[in-house]
Amino acid sequence: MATEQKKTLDKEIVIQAIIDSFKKLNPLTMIKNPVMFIVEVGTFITLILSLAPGAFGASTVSREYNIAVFLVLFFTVLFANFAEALAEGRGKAQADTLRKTKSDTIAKLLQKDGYIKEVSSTQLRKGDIVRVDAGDVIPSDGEIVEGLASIDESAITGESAPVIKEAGGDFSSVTGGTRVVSDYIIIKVTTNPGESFLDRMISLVEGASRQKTPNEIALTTLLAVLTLIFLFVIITLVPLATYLNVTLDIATLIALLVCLIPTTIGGLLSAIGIAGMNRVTRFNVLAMSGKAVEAAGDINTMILDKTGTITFGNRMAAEFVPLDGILEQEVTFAALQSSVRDETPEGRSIIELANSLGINWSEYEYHDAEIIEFTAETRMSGLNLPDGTQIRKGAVDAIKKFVTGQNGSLPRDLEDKASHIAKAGGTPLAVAVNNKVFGIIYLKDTVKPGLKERFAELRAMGIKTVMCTGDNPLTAATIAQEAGVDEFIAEAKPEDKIAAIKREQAQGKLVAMTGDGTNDAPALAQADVGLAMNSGTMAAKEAANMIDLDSDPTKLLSVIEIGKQLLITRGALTTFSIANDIAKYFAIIPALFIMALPQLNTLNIMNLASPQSAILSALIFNAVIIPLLIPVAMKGAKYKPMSANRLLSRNLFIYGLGGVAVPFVGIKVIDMILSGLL
Ligand SMILES: Nc1ncnc2c1ncn2[C@@H]1O[C@H](COP(=O)(O)OP(=O)(O)OP(=O)(O)O)[C@@H](O)[C@H]1O
Ligand SMILES: [K+]
Ligand SMILES: [Mg+2]
Repeated sequence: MATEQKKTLDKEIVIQAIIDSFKKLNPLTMIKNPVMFIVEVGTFITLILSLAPGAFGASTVSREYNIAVFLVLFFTVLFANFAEALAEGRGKAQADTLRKTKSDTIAKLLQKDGYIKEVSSTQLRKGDIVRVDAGDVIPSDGEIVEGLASIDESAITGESAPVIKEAGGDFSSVTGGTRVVSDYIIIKVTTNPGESFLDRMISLVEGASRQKTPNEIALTTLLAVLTLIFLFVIITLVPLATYLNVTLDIATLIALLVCLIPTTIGGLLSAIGIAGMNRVTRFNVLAMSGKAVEAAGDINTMILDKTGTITFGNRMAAEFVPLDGILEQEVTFAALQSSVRDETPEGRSIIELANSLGINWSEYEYHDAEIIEFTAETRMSGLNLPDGTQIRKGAVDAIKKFVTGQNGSLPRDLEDKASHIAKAGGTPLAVAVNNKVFGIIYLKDTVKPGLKERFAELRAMGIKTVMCTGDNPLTAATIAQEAGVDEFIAEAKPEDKIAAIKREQAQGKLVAMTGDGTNDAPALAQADVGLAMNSGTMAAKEAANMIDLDSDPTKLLSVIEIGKQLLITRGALTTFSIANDIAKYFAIIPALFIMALPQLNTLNIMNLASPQSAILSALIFNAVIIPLLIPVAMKGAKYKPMSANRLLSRNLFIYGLGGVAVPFVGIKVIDMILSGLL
């Protein structure tokens, strides 16, 4: 059933691509591809010659020959257009599926007076507050400001298991077009109509916003220069031929030119780029630019944050550990007090644990307390009571500074008890009341499965992995060991993450960063490849140049492979295209001059039937090689993890040698068929 559906889809894509190949004949479109534009100009001239053979002066060739050259040239252009249209078609089909999820929905807009007004989702603006109940489609991208709900994101991720999203922390962003399955949430709209995540995703997969990468521009320029050189060579042939008393016919000169200019790579170049982007999307990764995908192919260092990227990130309070001389109830109460207004998931898990231990309290008692919100800079949170009591929880070293800053002393067992938790991979949060440390909160998190194997693969490719975390060195060491990263940096503030990236970049390395938190956003922007987890915050997703819809940090490995494959495919087909010329020289040059210079017959090693059939055979080969190589352009050249140098020499060998040999065989076979037919 599924394959049946795919087949009809493929058929539709092919039919559409054929139609688009003709639409792309528009010279204004063609001029963006200088190589194929020259072929189109040649097609036009030979069309005139087919209608009026004497249009540009006396001619020695038959009308049929002119028509044959015209037809082959016309198909050469169509084949190149078809390659590009086919690559675009796959993306368009994906975009259509996405568009279906983008129907207008009714939004429950919360007004200033507290009443709900129903409006169309297209009327929502940045900053609007909306209520979304179970069963409702989320009307716009937003940040949850209140509540917790399970959300079905299958419309964008294809993953059917609902995910939990909640206010505060790193899991607070929601995407328009997804559906709330249980509970309700209040969201603050973060995008205006037309700029949403889904809109961007549609225009990305459709290729509407596709821009040529710097590499592509460089190659296009190189190909254009080569084309100019060959044009010049062909023009200088004319006086030479006159001197030798040979008449070179215009159709033949055009055929020769088209055979020599790099039409194979010129025709397939943009298809290679588009297909590479499509492959990335098929892995459920949204790449904002082709440049990012290409950069991924050359990555040397990968930096990952810990919580939410290497671990699941649902750090939950598991235990309250009192220090010597403190009652368990005392730590529990202080931990609870420090968290009454802490909206982070960590904070709320502390309240839950305290409640489950039967602590009696009322939120009302804290309404005039001063809230100290958690920040990645201070790594602490808590509150100041009206009587001046300061209650804090946070990273152990941060609390130590807080306490010693008020002339407090550090209990002896603090270090031991904290490191016990850290060595188990947990995060210890110390709790202090004024200048006295009461105890430790044990936050538990789990490492995502399967990371070790994939990091080992990265190592085999020569890519270094570095975990960069705000957590303490002991916890970091345990998690780094468990996940199998090469290095780690602990107690990193947001600017330390950027510094780590800049350090690598200063050594000439290309750096990829994966992260999910608001504190990761600057680093994601600094990295050459920034991959944000879809589970993460809007800030992270906006700063990144790629988003993994499955929130799997090792997905970068697949993107790296696709990037490498893209670069290899482009290089391989360029080599092949240029190597092809050798055989064409041997096919065409003797054919041109044989009449005047019989000595050249020794060059006619291909022993082709007649000069005209030799030229047509070379031209036909030049045309059909484009569709024959479409599968390579779409799927990418074979890639095996090995060093870049070995890979390069291997490909030069295969595609260089193949590029020299294949056309000798191909042209000979076409010549035999042609002379048989005529
Ligand atoms: N709600 C909170 N209140 C007080 N301290 C906290 C809170 N949440 C985290 N911390 C402490 O602050 C440290 C830094 O947290 P932050 O979220 O910046 O980094 P992280 O998420 O642990 O690291 P990563 O960069 O790997 O995601 C944590 O390791 C923890 O010790
Ligand atoms: K060519
Ligand atoms: Mg984080």
